[in-house]
Amino acid sequence: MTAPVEVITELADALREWLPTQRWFAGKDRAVQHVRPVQAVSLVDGDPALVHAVIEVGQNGSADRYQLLLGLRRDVPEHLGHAWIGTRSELACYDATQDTELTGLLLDLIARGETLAGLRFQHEPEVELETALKSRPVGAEQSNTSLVYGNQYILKLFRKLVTGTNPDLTLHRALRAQRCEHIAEPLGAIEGSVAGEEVTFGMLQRFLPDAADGWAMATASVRDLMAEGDLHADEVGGDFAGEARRLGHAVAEVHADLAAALGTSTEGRELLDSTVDAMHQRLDTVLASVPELGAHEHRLRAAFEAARELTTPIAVQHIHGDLHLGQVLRTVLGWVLIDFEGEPAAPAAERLSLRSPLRDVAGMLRSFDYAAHQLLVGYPGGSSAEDQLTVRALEWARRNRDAFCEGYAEKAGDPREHAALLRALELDKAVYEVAYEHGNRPEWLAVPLSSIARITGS
Ligand SMILES: Nc1ncnc2c1ncn2[C@@H]1O[C@H](COP(=O)(O)OP(=O)(O)O)[C@@H](O)[C@H]1O
Ligand SMILES: O=P(O)(O)O[C@H]1O[C@H](CO)[C@@H](O[C@H]2O[C@H](CO)[C@@H](O)[C@H](O)[C@H]2O)[C@H](O)[C@H]1O
Repeated sequence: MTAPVEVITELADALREWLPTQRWFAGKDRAVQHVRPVQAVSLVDGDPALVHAVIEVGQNGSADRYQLLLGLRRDVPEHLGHAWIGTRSELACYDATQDTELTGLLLDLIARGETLAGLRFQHEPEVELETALKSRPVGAEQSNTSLVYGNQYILKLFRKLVTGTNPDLTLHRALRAQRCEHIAEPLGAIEGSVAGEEVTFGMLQRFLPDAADGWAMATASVRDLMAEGDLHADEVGGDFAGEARRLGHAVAEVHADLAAALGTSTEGRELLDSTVDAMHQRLDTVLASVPELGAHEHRLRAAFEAARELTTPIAVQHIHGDLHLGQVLRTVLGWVLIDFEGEPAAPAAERLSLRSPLRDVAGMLRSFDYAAHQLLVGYPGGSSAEDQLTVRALEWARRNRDAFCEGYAEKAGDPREHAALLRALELDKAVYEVAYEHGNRPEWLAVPLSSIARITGS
């Protein structure tokens, strides 16, 4: 086989076309100008062969690094047809995360704690892993690629790489040390370096086979309410408020465990000013690529400035950083929070900085709003305030947002006591979501845009 780096160089054009078709690719709003190999190593030689690669994707002056696992075969079996990327020198190249014949190796290497071709595969202390389990890709909406082994483990392969240890791994390890009940236990990792800097390539966790994801549960509840002509949320079978309250408990307990494990601090004027300045900066950036946001600029800036008036110091600590209903799983024992990676677009230093836990509360509040309103995207009556389904959506969101805050307040301070900061954080998150949807799911852009209009009254 030719050197793995050359495989990438020869396939650069095919990769340029393939990347934007992948759910995890974060740059769908800009043309891919170049794809270059940063590094590539062979993990398995032969047919099939397995290559681990880091590529640089150039778009509009930016250059992001992504992780790829590439399979190479002379003949690609039919069941891998959907994973095909391109063909070079009579060898078909495809996304190897879909190939169970190759992915079993990753778990086996973690179980044995081996280093291969510069990649460190390791299990957490005192963890013994079962090996030779077959993997299957998770078919979920996600920003990375996860593989489930048997019904025991889930391995997340980070796609867009950040420099330094990924916060997902750092925070999971800290919460494991605290014996936190609301996480899926971290069991291992794939780590290494890129251009001399430490990088996390993957994280292995206990798979929770009985878990239902919060987004699916919440949207099922919204559907139930919308199907009802006369009944209110508290009278409908699928009422979610009890779960929303328990979720408030879980989030408050995770915050307490993160604070106990990694410490807290109390910050004054300076942090508040830099928080508000960052909101304005984010808005500037998003306005440049999403002109539709312009109609709300004035009111957004006014809401951000209102947070500056806060006179009490802010308590800060490590937080989840991108909390929403898709990041919480309901098991038979209670709620579990997953994916502590923070916002995929934020720099690693920001994700690991100490911030107000109100940010996570704001993220959940946004998510209740999302769950209530996304079903109305494309629905003809969806924009009118009197429309029955819109009334139902508003009712559902209000009820569950309140229940979540009450639950949180039962275990920690009441987040609603800091209304101006909470509102600003919620709007800041909605601005982030505008950028996220624009880049990842343009058909959902209306969801955060309409929320901003509702919250600001514009
Ligand atoms: N420990 C787990 N047990 C069961 N399912 C899980 C577990 N961790 C993640 N999942 C499932 O995988 C999906 C993606 O996981 P997540 O960590 O959010 O990945 P991403 O960072 O790519 O968004 C989740 O929405 C959930 O459905
Ligand atoms: O879970 P990720 O780390 O990949 O987070 C990113 O993708 C999320 C969508 O999958 C996105 O969340 C937005 O959509 C959710 C519904 O799909 C909704 O519950 C969230 O409230 C909303 O923010 C998240 O913002 C993004 O970072």
